[in-house]
Amino acid sequence: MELALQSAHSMISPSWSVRPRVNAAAAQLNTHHGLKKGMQSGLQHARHDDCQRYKERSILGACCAKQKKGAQGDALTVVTEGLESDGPISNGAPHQQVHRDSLIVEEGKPEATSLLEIDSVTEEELKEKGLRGTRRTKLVCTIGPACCSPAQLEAMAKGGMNVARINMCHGTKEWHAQVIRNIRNLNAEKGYNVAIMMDTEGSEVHMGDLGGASFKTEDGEVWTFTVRKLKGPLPARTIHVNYEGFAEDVITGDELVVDGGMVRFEVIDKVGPDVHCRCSDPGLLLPRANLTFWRAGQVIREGNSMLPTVSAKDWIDIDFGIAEKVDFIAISFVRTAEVVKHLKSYIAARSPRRQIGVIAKIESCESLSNLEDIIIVSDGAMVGRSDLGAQIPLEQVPAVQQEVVHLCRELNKPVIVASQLLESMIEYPTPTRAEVADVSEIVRQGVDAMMLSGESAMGQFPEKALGVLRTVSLRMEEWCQQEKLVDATSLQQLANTLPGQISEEICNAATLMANKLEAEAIFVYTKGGYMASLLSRNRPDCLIFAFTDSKEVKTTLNMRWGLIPIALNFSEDMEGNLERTFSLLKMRGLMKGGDLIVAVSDLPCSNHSNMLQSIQVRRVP
Ligand SMILES: Nc1ncnc2c1ncn2[C@@H]1O[C@H](COP(=O)(O)OP(=O)(O)OP(=O)(O)O)[C@@H](O)[C@H]1O
Ligand SMILES: CC(=O)C(=O)O
Repeated sequence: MELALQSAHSMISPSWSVRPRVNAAAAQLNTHHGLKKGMQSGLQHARHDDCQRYKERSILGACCAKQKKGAQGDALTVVTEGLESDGPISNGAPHQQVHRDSLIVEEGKPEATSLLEIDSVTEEELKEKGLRGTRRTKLVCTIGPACCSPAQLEAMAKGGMNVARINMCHGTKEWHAQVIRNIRNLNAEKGYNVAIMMDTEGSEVHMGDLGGASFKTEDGEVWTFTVRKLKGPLPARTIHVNYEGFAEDVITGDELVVDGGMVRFEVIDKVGPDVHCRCSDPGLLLPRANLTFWRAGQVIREGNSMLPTVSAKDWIDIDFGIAEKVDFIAISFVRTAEVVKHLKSYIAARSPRRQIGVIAKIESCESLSNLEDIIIVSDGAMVGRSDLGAQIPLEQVPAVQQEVVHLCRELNKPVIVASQLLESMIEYPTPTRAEVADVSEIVRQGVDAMMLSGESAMGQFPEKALGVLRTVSLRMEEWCQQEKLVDATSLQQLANTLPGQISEEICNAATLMANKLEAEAIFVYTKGGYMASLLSRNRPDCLIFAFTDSKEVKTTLNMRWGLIPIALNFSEDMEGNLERTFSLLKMRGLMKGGDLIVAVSDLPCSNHSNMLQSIQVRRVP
């Protein structure tokens, strides 16, 4: 098999690179990161206008807060910044006020609820490990037969599962609905904050279900792959393929790769809808295993292009996800930005009051060609290494992974790295050293989340696998901090409107201040989560406590690196919010007097049409 892999890849001409950057600033940035640049082999295209957002602008120059020392290092400085709108700032220039910390009391305003809702597992971790020792990288677990009962799900939630993924390739709707109910019940009863991500099947070409059986193949055996819809048991060594164009697309000499290389066949003959293939790499054929077709060392890109990205089944599943109020929908085999936009407007029309994040799965050649466009319109991305590894040469997957992770961070989209993280733990209680090195590298790359697939869905040791992700993340994050491996100053400007730029500069400056002052945490008071996401993008040294009055936002922020989402009813009165937050966090044992925090907010101000944006540096009283 090793040999076959090498020969399949030896003829590859284009090396996959996903960056279509062309302008000088982008080139400068990319050089800075040591990333591969430039256009290659017609697989990329340039987008000058998008490069606008990459205007390099050092966040070092963005710090708008001037520090004034208060007595005994207490409240230092408050910088408030109005945005362009009516009144004194209508010329569009940001209006800045620097003044001493003062207590603003709004008379006659009912006291907001003192409830502060934080994921109970994170709360325990904060108490046990402290603000510095709490995990930043989020963990996604695929739910399957090995972890679907309420008790098993609870064990996973306690073990650090931030997002539960249900894969619509497997299981029935009733089964998925029950899993969703179980998770929601646990969240409500035990105070967990586990988000739910539904993953669509997509336009995967796959084998039939083999009647639920699996078959061992031998070297040189001839099998028939057919698009005929046969009734009853299939003849011996005959396999149904779900893609009707299959028999027309392949030619003699093509290679048929099962499950990314677990078994390989060579096409030797075609008779109408039947394709006869000789096994060249024997192995186990599993029900509904995916199929890719290779010619001269490259995947045949037309292989499934006749299949829609979102199939009829996917639309039914998406309706199910909307009805079940899932938090994210991951779309498999995304090829273009258009399909993401279409899905987002479909969801918005059917779920106008509740946002569902659309996660683009990057797992095909087409998704790499249109990568930047796809990520710009999506709410996040997933590097689906399993399918990706069946579509591009395996040795190119790590570089693509790193580029997708980096691009998502630049574009402020959460990114998940998925598949085969701890594959050996499906069977064994301990990972291989190579798997630990892979997971550590993913954490070092600054991914938002890592995902378990078979390890949690049908493995022997789902909790142990999750435990490995948790401990490896913690160790690597600690090391990155010690070694100062996260460079917050290298990110590019995202926004092209003044309000957006101000939010961004405030978050950049807050990160810089928190890092320099070695603050214990950054607080962000946010309605929709945008400023929280900008802070997370900067990967500060300290945790980010994101206070939001929306439970929905609280759950979706759970996918973001370093964010501790907390539901809190806050008011427009920043001072009041801070005072109340300090006392609630102290009461819960999560902060102590003297802790230094940097606070930012983007709260709307009802008496002005503008937002109140501010940075404060405070010591917990
Ligand atoms: N709901 C489920 N019911 C039964 N088995 C499941 C379920 N979800 C996952 N599995 C099992 O766990 C394995 C790994 O899960 P995973 O979601 O990664 O599937 P996959 O088939 O590799 O699909 P994808 O390419 O979308 O990741 C599956 O191949 C399947 O055997
Ligand atoms: C997760 C997934 O779909 C993949 O790795 O292909």
